[in-house]
Amino acid sequence: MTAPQLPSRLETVRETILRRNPGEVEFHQAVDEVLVSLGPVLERRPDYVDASILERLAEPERQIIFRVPWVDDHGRVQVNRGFRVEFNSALGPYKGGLRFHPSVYLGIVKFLGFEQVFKNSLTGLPIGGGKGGSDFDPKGRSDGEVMRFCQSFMTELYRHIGEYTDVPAGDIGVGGREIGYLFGQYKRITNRYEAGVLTGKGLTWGGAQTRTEATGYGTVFFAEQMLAMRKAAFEGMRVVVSGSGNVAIYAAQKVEQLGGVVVAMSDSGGYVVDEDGIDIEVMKDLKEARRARISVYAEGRSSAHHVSDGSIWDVPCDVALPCATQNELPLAGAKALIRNHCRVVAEGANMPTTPDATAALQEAGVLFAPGKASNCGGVAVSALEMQQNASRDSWTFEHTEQRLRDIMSGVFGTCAMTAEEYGVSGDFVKGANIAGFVKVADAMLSLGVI
Ligand SMILES: NC(=O)C1=CN([C@@H]2O[C@H](COP(=O)(O)OP(=O)(O)OC[C@H]3O[C@@H](n4cnc5c(N)ncnc54)[C@H](O)[C@@H]3O)[C@@H](O)[C@H]2O)C=CC1
Ligand SMILES: O=C(O)CCC(=O)C(=O)O
Repeated sequence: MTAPQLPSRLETVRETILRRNPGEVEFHQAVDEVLVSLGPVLERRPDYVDASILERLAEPERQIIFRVPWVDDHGRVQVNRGFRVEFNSALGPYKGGLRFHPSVYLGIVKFLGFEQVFKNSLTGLPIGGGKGGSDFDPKGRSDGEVMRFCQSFMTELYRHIGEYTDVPAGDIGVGGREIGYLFGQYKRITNRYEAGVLTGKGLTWGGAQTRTEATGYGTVFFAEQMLAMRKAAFEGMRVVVSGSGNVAIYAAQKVEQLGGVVVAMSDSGGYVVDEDGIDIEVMKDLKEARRARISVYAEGRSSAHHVSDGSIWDVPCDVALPCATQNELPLAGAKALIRNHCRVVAEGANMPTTPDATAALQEAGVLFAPGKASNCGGVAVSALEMQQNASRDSWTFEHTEQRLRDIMSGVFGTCAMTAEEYGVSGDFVKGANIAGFVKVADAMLSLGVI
């Protein structure tokens, strides 16, 4: 990846970050993506420079790494590594998900934690940023194995978290099942029903309506506002959604509810195209209940086919929603989208678009929303879950979805207005980075050098 052109004071900050965090390429990428937006802000606000706000922001407040031993179904002892990076608590308790995936190492957790600080700031809710996870791979593991892993993971993590300290949730490989096992162990160790310590809980034991749907729905609400800028709507649009996990499934469901047609979805083994529109209920059952590969979707379905190698971005669409994983939309994918006259790209995943692909899309006039703005609906509803837990309350689906809609509308407005204020109208990347940064920076200034 080529280094971005930065003003000299930002280049110095960047060099220090690279030197201090060697080999953490995803973290470097996430930092670069923010730094390129901040030159004009530092011109206006030399007090941020004097207080070394950027240097402090890029250094996590605390990084916890721990051993996670557990026993598999064959009686063998397995050892994984656990992480929790408590990145920034200027705006509230650390908040952000846990990722269980074999690729997880400190650089991934730090990229996600860094992004989370800006994202959580954009929601307008009182939450700081953190992220965690493990290199544990839940794929192919039995329920019993997943439970024993989660119990061991929480046996260390519990001492670092709390409803006023640090509130984890799900991310890749961590859904309702895992949150259940984690919460069960927390409750057992602490002897407290401290519901606000985790979000994404089940609806009968402290969870919030709409949290499962929130990231995907929120991404679509954001994209809906982008389409409106072009005097368009989802009705009749062809939409490609990458991934088929939590974010992807509910993004696809909301697109369908708004009259759009989801023509392709993917998993790590390839993608399916269904010209009649993906049947979301079938996909949900396949992925959430049967935990099967996406190729199964196309079996015996004449309107659909599976492609095991190739790029989902070659499927012509009006709107693209990358909802799987980081760097899944490279320059070649962006060029294919541009060639096929795609109008809007909104990220449901974290950092799915490479920097060169983002630049190409923006230069071609495709409206582009970065994940820290368009996927913040998940963490926003997590904050609403914390609010309900604190007041021992439980809201309806309709009420919570309306709050989500309002929050996404607010985030869209904040990004659009900030971009305009800085002379880059329509640039949601700069709008999101600047607005997210300024709020955290101001809070850090107020709190003194800590
Ligand atoms: N769950 C949440 O509330 C939030 C998740 N995110 C981000 O959204 C993305 C997806 O997360 P979840 O849906 O929660 O995870 P998940 O574990 O439910 O689903 C991940 C999906 O991505 C697919 N996938 C993984 N690697 C792939 C690849 N190389 N190509 C195509 N598909 C691939 C998997 O097969 C799976 O369908 C991640 O980037 C995550 O950080 C962002 C905000 C909130
Ligand atoms: O709901 C949360 O706290 C976590 C969501 C998350 O991990 C994310 O926004 O990337």
